[in-house]
Amino acid sequence: MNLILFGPPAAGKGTQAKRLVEEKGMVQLSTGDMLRAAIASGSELGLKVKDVLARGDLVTDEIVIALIEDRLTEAEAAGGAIFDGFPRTVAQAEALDEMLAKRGVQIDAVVRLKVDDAALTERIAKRFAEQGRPDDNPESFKVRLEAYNRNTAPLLPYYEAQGKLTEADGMGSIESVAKAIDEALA
Ligand SMILES: Nc1ncnc2c1ncn2[C@@H]1O[C@H](COP(=O)(O)OP(=O)(O)O)[C@@H](O)[C@H]1O
Repeated sequence: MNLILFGPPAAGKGTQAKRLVEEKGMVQLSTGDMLRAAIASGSELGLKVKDVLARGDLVTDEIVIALIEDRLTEAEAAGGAIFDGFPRTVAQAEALDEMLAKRGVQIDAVVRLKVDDAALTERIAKRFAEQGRPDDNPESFKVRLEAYNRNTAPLLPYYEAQGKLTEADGMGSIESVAKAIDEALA
């Protein structure tokens, strides 16, 4: 089973992906986590993307597609992946479909977490105060929301056309969102 957790920045994708991993034994593939790990390690890739992330812009399709491709064998061995923060552009979605097709598998479901902009902004302000993640500052967050609306939201009709899109209310508690995801998947 290959699943995409879809939604705007700070929708709670990472939190829910981690729970699904614990329950179902799949692998979480978060391009955001991979990029932050590269930055933390000081690798060449990390140096290249550090400022892009801090601004809230998207890194190039080429970079994230390569990161995902590197992990697909591992995901296959675990019985599937939960994609979190990927794909974020139509080009990434097309590349993912192709990479999976080559392996004889596909995306089985796309769960969209619906959270309104006011709630997202509130969550991020809180997280910024608590954790100080550089791209959670108000200006960068605005850029991230714009990138979502411009580049990522067009994936909704892409997956709708494939008949794979389901929606879950992402506004409640972690437990209630988990329940909504399970219902969407059932
Ligand atoms: N698929 C992707 N394509 C382009 N950039 C990405 C992608 N995934 C992550 N990034 C970069 O990493 C940042 C953090 O991503 P992520 O951890 O998914 O954050 P969030 O969902 O909280 O916005 C993004 O703002 C972007 O700069």
